[in-house]
Amino acid sequence: MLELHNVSRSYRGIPAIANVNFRVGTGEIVGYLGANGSGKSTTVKIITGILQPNDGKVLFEGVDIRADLAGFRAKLGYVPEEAHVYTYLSGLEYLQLVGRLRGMPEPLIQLKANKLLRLLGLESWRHSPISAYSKGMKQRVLIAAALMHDPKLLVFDEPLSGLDVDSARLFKDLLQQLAASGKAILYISHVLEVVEQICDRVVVIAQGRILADTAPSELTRLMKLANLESAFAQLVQQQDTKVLARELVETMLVEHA
Ligand SMILES: Nc1ncnc2c1ncn2[C@@H]1O[C@H](COP(=O)(O)OP(=O)(O)OP(=O)(O)O)[C@@H](O)[C@H]1O
Repeated sequence: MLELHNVSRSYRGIPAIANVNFRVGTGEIVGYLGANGSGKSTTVKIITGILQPNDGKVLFEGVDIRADLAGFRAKLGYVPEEAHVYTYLSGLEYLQLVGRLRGMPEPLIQLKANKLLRLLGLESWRHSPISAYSKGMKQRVLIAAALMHDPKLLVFDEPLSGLDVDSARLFKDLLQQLAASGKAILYISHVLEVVEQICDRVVVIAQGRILADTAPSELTRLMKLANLESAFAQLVQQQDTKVLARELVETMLVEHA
């Protein structure tokens, strides 16, 4: 359904991602895993049409997304990591705005917006401004907004970051249900454990290049290979954090230069 073909992008001549290839099929949950600065956001911006690649292309249902970006976006549900929502709107008003921008009929907007807010535990907050919401509540509004227009492709950027344990469990179940209903799902994260639990396939990116595209069960085996070792060491962050933490405290404690 979604295919990236040799996608590359540089910033001022410095490559951020190079020759990125992967696909997300119907009913599939694909994890896109990489450490900070590995190129995940750059890839997401290209997939959502915010950024143009220097090379390569993104196809959706066989068609270059840039041939009809508005048409593609109508089939895309995107949940960004940061909630840059209009915080003076209430949750309900925000979903109404999203529905109208997507060209949905008004009765359908009212029905879906109210029902999604109720299912996500936001019913009593639906008339309060989003500025009063917690991070997790904002995240849930964004998830509701992405579901409003029944998109075929869903892109979640670090979706669990603001969610508490119960919401995170609900979100994981939701992903499975969405996949079962035929949606293609791309799940961006830097947390190996979560991606392993949820995804059918995991694409690993490090320093802008794809290192692995495999089933989660295969990852453990691949982790023993030399080229993946350092990438995973960064991801699981087991190795040098103690040393680094000690150095940070030591630096903090320095009294004289
Ligand atoms: N606007 C920009 N101008 C210059 N360099 C950039 C820009 N955006 C990203 N980069 C660089 O491109 C590389 C990839 O960055 P990107 O934000 O895609 O990584 P990421 O995996 O999303 O990181 P994070 O997990 O920290 O969000 C990094 O080296 C980053 O410094």
